[in-house]
Amino acid sequence: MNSKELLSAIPYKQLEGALPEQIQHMTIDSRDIQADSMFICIVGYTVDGHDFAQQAANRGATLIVAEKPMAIDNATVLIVDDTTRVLGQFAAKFYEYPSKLLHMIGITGTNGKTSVAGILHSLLMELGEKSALSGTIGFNLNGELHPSANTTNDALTTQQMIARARDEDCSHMTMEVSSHGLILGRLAGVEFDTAIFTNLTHDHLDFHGTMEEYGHAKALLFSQLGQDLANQKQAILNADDPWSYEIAKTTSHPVYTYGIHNKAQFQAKNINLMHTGTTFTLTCVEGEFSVSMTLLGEFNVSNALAAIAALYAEGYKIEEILKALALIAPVEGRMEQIEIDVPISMFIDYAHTPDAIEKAINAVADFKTNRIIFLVGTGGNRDKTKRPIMAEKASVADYVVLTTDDPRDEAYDSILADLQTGMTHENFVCIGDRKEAVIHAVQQAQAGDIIIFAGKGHEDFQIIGNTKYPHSDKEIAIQEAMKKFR
Ligand SMILES: CC(=O)N[C@H]1[C@@H](OP(=O)(O)OP(=O)(O)OC[C@H]2O[C@@H](n3ccc(=O)[nH]c3=O)[C@H](O)[C@@H]2O)O[C@H](CO)[C@@H](O)[C@@H]1O[C@H](C)C(=O)N[C@@H](C)C(=O)N[C@H](CCC(=O)O)C(=O)O
Ligand SMILES: Nc1ncnc2c1ncn2[C@@H]1O[C@H](COP(=O)(O)OP(=O)(O)OP(=O)(O)O)[C@@H](O)[C@H]1O
Repeated sequence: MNSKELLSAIPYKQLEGALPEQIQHMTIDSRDIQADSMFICIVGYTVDGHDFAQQAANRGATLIVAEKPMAIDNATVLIVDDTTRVLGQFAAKFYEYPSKLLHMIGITGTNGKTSVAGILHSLLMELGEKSALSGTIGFNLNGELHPSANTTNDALTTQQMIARARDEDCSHMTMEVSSHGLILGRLAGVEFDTAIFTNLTHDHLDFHGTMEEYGHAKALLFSQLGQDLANQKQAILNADDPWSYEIAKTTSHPVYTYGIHNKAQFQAKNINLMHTGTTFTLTCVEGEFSVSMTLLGEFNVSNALAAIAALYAEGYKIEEILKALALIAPVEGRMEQIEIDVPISMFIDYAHTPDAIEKAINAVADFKTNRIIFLVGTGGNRDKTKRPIMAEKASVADYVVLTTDDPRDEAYDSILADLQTGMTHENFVCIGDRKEAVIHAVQQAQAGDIIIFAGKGHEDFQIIGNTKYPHSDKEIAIQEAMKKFR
């Protein structure tokens, strides 16, 4: 792109040196320089990108975007007030505002983002659309999965993903929108058409400080729908969560509500939670419909309602949506049953917040015939205030295995000590090493028991210190169950 044109994306700047004619590549990582690269220095939590500016120039970057004057050999320096802020503006311009050409669906909330995004993506594919998805599980472009560092990636990666979806002729892109992503400006330049809110419960208070701040962060997605009512956009809100009423105030666009317990436009009743799937009656302005799906748990009824409301708001017929819903598979690692012929039932789940733990245990309560064994861990060096509440919620299970999730630099004993203060009964054990904990849970199980392995979901690694070690709850559980029962 012509660099003068690119620079027109930002109003106030100071240039030291001659502007290169073309910018062919844009990056925030000095290890990823190509010919005619623009390198944007980002002040990170770990290092300062400005320290890598000379390295980027040595590797061929011709334009360095920085927050302070710097003497850099062989490159021009563009000084701006805030590099993180201009990153989104440059990236959106460089990739020619790709989100305008797709139907963009953003999902935010403490729990359920991956589930709703996965359900929507699968429904869209069943409905014959070309669809892209980005979130915790990665970037899924028309069925092909690419890894990604964050639930909501930095502003440059975000624009790059949307541009790839546009170039592949996708009609839709569904994005999980984290509160970190909203606060840190990772969604700058993303024009959403549909914004969905799942719920707001205790998590990430190490970052947001209070629930109010956390709630305001989530609400940004809805205020960012803008004020242009000639542009058809919609907010999809959970009537069962009181925060929805605050969020509704942040947008002038039409609001569609969904719910189980409170009155909503898309309402589920007569819910039947089974081992093999779920049925319920959907009531909405089009009438009453019987719904059947393979997804498990009441929380997935709520997630499915959100997806149904979003597609209806976009113009799809209820009958078509429900036909597709009956066909889609559960989202990976979210109450995913391990398919193995043994006399116990085992589920892999991603619950790592108090509310999600409560919902995960409730999901199997209706069909339990014997004990529920619940294994749960929590991450090191992050929100510690949620730990005792997580254990308290886990206490609803008959036997609890307290362990770690990604311990990072924190000692097992420190994590376990916080967790166990919340237990309300004595039927539990603390085992810091997650592999040993999974083995223990299976060894404890008797015929008819249900085990839920919570907290790692789809993940195939564990972060201990700064290292990612291979780890799969599912593989360990299968191996152990085969040894014990066959
Ligand atoms: C705390 C945090 O948000 N960290 C994010 C941040 O990393 P960082 O600040 O440590 O980056 P850094 O290593 O200091 O690097 C700063 C700059 O120097 C550059 N650099 C660095 C080294 C080098 O040799 N050359 C170079 O140019 C880097 O490319 C970068 O531009 O920038 C990275 C790139 O964008 C992110 O991947 C990373 O997210 C980490 C993995 C993370 O765990 N983030 C969490 C807190 C997070 O954002 N979570 C949310 C919510 C998830 C949920 O709801 O559960 C999410 O959306 O993922
Ligand atoms: N609507 C919901 N309400 C409450 N709990 C839910 C809901 N949907 C899913 N859960 C529970 O939360 C866990 C995480 O679900 P999911 O991955 O969809 O949420 P998420 O918002 O993407 O989480 P994260 O941001 O941590 O990736 C699930 O494994 C399940 O136990």
